[in-house]
Amino acid sequence: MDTIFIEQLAVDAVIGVYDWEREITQRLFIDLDIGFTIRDAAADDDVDQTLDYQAVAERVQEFVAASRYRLIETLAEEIARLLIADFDVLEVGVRVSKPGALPQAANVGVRVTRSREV
Ligand SMILES: Nc1nc2c(c(=O)[nH]1)N=C([C@H](O)[C@@H](O)CO)CN2
Repeated sequence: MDTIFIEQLAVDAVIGVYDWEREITQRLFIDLDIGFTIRDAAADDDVDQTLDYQAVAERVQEFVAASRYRLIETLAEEIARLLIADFDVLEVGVRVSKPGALPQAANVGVRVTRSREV
Protein backbone atom coordinates (compact mmCIF):
# COMPACT_ATOMS: atom_id res chain seq x y z
CA MET A 1 0.00 0.00 0.00
CA ASP A 2 1.10 3.57 -0.66
CA THR A 3 0.73 6.60 1.57
CA ILE A 4 -0.75 10.03 1.03
CA PHE A 5 0.26 12.29 3.87
CA ILE A 6 -0.58 15.70 5.24
CA GLU A 7 1.73 17.29 7.81
CA GLN A 8 1.03 19.94 10.42
CA LEU A 9 -2.47 20.87 9.34
CA ALA A 10 -3.30 23.79 11.64
CA VAL A 11 -6.76 24.12 13.17
CA ASP A 12 -8.09 26.13 16.11
CA ALA A 13 -10.58 24.25 18.27
CA VAL A 14 -12.19 24.07 21.69
CA ILE A 15 -10.21 21.23 23.32
CA GLY A 16 -9.25 20.42 26.89
CA VAL A 17 -10.32 19.00 30.22
CA TYR A 18 -10.26 22.21 32.30
CA ASP A 19 -13.09 24.72 32.60
CA TRP A 20 -10.97 27.58 31.21
CA GLU A 21 -10.25 25.51 28.13
CA ARG A 22 -13.96 25.30 27.33
CA GLU A 23 -14.02 29.10 26.86
CA ILE A 24 -11.23 29.46 24.30
CA THR A 25 -9.87 27.90 21.15
CA GLN A 26 -6.36 26.44 21.02
CA ARG A 27 -4.12 25.72 18.05
CA LEU A 28 -3.82 22.04 17.14
CA PHE A 29 -1.71 20.46 14.42
CA ILE A 30 -2.89 17.34 12.62
CA ASP A 31 -0.64 14.88 10.77
CA LEU A 32 -2.28 12.26 8.56
CA ASP A 33 -0.79 9.16 6.94
CA ILE A 34 -3.42 7.64 4.69
CA GLY A 35 -2.98 4.21 3.16
CA PHE A 36 -4.11 4.32 -0.44
CA THR A 37 -3.04 2.68 -3.70
CA ILE A 38 -1.84 5.42 -6.01
CA ARG A 39 -0.61 3.28 -8.92
CA ASP A 40 -3.63 3.81 -11.22
CA ALA A 41 -3.74 7.56 -10.63
CA ALA A 42 -0.03 7.84 -11.31
CA ALA A 43 -0.29 5.77 -14.50
CA ASP A 44 -3.08 8.00 -15.86
CA ASP A 45 -1.87 11.21 -14.16
CA ASP A 46 -5.48 11.66 -13.00
CA VAL A 47 -6.58 13.25 -9.71
CA ASP A 48 -9.99 11.56 -9.97
CA GLN A 49 -8.32 8.19 -9.39
CA THR A 50 -6.57 9.17 -6.20
CA LEU A 51 -7.42 10.65 -2.85
CA ASP A 52 -7.62 14.41 -3.22
CA TYR A 53 -5.53 15.69 -0.29
CA GLN A 54 -7.13 19.13 -0.61
CA ALA A 55 -10.59 17.61 -0.06
CA VAL A 56 -9.27 15.61 2.91
CA ALA A 57 -7.65 18.68 4.47
CA GLU A 58 -10.80 20.78 4.10
CA ARG A 59 -13.01 18.07 5.61
CA VAL A 60 -10.70 17.52 8.57
CA GLN A 61 -10.33 21.26 9.20
CA GLU A 62 -14.11 21.70 9.12
CA PHE A 63 -14.62 18.77 11.50
CA VAL A 64 -11.95 19.78 14.01
CA ALA A 65 -12.96 23.45 14.04
CA ALA A 66 -16.53 22.45 14.95
CA SER A 67 -15.50 19.85 17.55
CA ARG A 68 -15.57 20.33 21.34
CA TYR A 69 -13.85 17.26 22.75
CA ARG A 70 -12.02 17.23 26.05
CA LEU A 71 -9.25 14.76 25.16
CA ILE A 72 -7.01 14.86 22.13
CA GLU A 73 -7.34 11.05 22.20
CA THR A 74 -11.04 11.37 21.38
CA LEU A 75 -10.36 13.86 18.63
CA ALA A 76 -7.72 11.61 17.01
CA GLU A 77 -10.07 8.62 17.15
CA GLU A 78 -12.93 10.58 15.59
CA ILE A 79 -10.73 11.96 12.79
CA ALA A 80 -9.67 8.39 11.95
CA ARG A 81 -13.31 7.27 11.96
CA LEU A 82 -14.30 10.19 9.71
CA LEU A 83 -11.60 9.45 7.13
CA ILE A 84 -12.41 5.74 6.96
CA ALA A 85 -16.14 6.45 6.61
CA ASP A 86 -16.12 9.45 4.27
CA PHE A 87 -13.11 8.72 2.07
CA ASP A 88 -13.20 4.94 1.98
CA VAL A 89 -9.54 4.62 2.98
CA LEU A 90 -8.10 1.29 4.16
CA GLU A 91 -5.81 2.54 6.89
CA VAL A 92 -5.08 5.86 8.48
CA GLY A 93 -2.56 7.21 10.96
CA VAL A 94 -3.64 10.33 12.82
CA ARG A 95 -1.37 12.41 15.03
CA VAL A 96 -2.86 15.29 17.00
CA SER A 97 -0.39 17.78 18.51
CA LYS A 98 -1.29 20.40 21.12
CA PRO A 99 1.92 22.39 21.41
CA GLY A 100 0.57 24.95 23.88
CA ALA A 101 -0.45 22.36 26.45
CA LEU A 102 2.80 21.95 28.38
CA PRO A 103 4.93 25.10 28.79
CA GLN A 104 7.96 22.97 29.68
CA ALA A 105 7.73 20.87 26.51
CA ALA A 106 7.99 21.71 22.83
CA ASN A 107 5.00 19.58 21.97
CA VAL A 108 2.59 16.94 23.25
CA GLY A 109 0.16 14.78 21.40
CA VAL A 110 -1.25 11.39 20.53
CA ARG A 111 -0.98 9.12 17.55
CA VAL A 112 -3.49 6.44 16.52
CA THR A 113 -3.52 4.01 13.62
CA ARG A 114 -6.84 2.58 12.53
CA SER A 115 -7.90 0.24 9.75
CA ARG A 116 -11.20 -0.26 8.02
CA GLU A 117 -12.88 -3.46 9.18
CA VAL A 118 -13.53 -5.75 6.25
N1 LIG B 1 -3.46 12.13 27.68
C1 LIG B 1 -3.95 13.38 27.84
N2 LIG B 1 -3.57 14.10 28.89
C2 LIG B 1 -4.06 15.34 29.05
C3 LIG B 1 -4.96 15.89 28.12
C4 LIG B 1 -5.34 15.10 27.00
O1 LIG B 1 -6.13 15.51 26.13
N3 LIG B 1 -4.82 13.86 26.90
N4 LIG B 1 -5.40 17.17 28.29
C5 LIG B 1 -5.03 17.91 29.31
C6 LIG B 1 -5.44 19.33 29.43
O2 LIG B 1 -6.52 19.64 28.60
C7 LIG B 1 -4.18 20.17 29.11
O3 LIG B 1 -3.88 20.10 27.72
C8 LIG B 1 -4.31 21.62 29.54
O4 LIG B 1 -3.08 22.29 29.33
C9 LIG B 1 -4.13 17.42 30.36
N5 LIG B 1 -3.67 16.08 30.12
